[in-house]
Amino acid sequence: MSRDAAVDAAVDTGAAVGDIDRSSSGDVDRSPPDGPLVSVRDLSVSFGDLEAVDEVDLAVEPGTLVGLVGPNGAGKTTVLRAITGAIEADGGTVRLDGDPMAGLSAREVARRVASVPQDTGLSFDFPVRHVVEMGRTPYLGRFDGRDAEDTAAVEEAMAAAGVERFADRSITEVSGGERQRVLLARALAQETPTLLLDEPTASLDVNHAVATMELVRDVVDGGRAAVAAIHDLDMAARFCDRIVVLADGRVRADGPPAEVLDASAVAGAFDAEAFVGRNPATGTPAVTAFPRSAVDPLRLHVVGTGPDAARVVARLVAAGHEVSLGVVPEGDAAAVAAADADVPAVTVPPFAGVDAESQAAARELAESADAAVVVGEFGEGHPSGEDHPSEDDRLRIASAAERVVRVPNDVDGDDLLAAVAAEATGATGATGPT
Ligand SMILES: Nc1ncnc2c1ncn2[C@@H]1O[C@H](COP(=O)(O)OP(=O)(O)OP(=O)(O)O)[C@@H](O)[C@H]1O
Repeated sequence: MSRDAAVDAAVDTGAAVGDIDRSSSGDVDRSPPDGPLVSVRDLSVSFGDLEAVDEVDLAVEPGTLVGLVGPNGAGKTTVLRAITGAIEADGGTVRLDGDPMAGLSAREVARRVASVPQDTGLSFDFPVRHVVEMGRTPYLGRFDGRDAEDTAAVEEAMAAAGVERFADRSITEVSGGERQRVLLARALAQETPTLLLDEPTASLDVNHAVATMELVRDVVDGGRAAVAAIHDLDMAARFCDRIVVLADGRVRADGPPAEVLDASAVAGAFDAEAFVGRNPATGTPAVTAFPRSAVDPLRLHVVGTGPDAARVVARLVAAGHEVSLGVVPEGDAAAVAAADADVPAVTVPPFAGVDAESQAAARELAESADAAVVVGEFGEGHPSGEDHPSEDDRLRIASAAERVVRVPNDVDGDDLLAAVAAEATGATGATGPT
């Protein structure tokens, strides 16, 4: 079902709450509901004259982890806070399990969504265990004490978030990252169908950041849903089913990471240049951002191999140039970068040398370019093993272009762009030794 269809289904049909039984004992039967667990329609929130969130639509199905990404001030936290009712919307509707939030009591909302806020605001001298126990509050009657079920939920949540070790310490005496995990434990203890997380890994070391995302992933794979505001785009791509890109309070893109996290979407939302490659370990999109360089786009043919040529390809693509590459051996770092960025490349089998046909193909690409960018220095001392195009081959290919820009292997990104831009205007394009 498309996002719009899902939102429509929830909003227009008043989609079923599902079969989540909320008895006063706090039992939660999590058979999957029919519609989205969260559906936000036309949500607008203003602070004075500032429109922080502008007509945002968002539907979150059971079993789905949605990453909310966008630059500082995009409205991510505001959307999350509107979903919990912590701030009042100026317009639009929020439904939780199909029911308009406006008709739900605070307790009912707290049984449907739990949040892990960015700003912890915990300054009381409570033991960690006590903070986690607060997650059970929505299930307690006025005079009820905690029962075995509450205790089990708290113990389970503390174990899952890895906070048992310091359960008896005061919340004021744990580190920022530990405190973040305590808040995650509190949210897990709340046993809601939906989790909202605002920068859940911001203060965590790499090990705990991955462990936290894996934990959220497990919770979601068990049939719940989560929305997480995340700055780390690679982490978002790795763990989320869907990415929603917010900028200036509006949804700019919504879809699977591989579709949404392309260079132009990232560039548009973050006002930066971006190269989107592939994380070799996870196969998910890996985003590298650069500051905007404001260069006029050119057609460029890169001649070079290895990580240095890969870097040159990435930087030129991110700057908006239309790039081609070759000849390179298949599997070479530059060939991989080119494939990730849909850059046409002439490749030859490793160790095969450059045959006449590939050389002609590369010359054709160079001929159609404004300039050939040759990575690495010609001349004595330049390594040219049998698996690389020889210096003669490289020269022959580059000379098909009207202009040649030579850049050293270790060229700085800004120098590279300056050299390329200078060449395009007819000035000398050589950087470094010639
Ligand atoms: N209580 C408030 N009063 C006034 N303005 C606010 C308030 N809360 C947020 N804003 C403003 O609303 C806009 C959206 O803020 P929000 O915190 O939702 O952004 P964000 O995407 O979460 O940003 P970040 O990535 O920096 O956490 C910002 O311009 C922010 O300054």
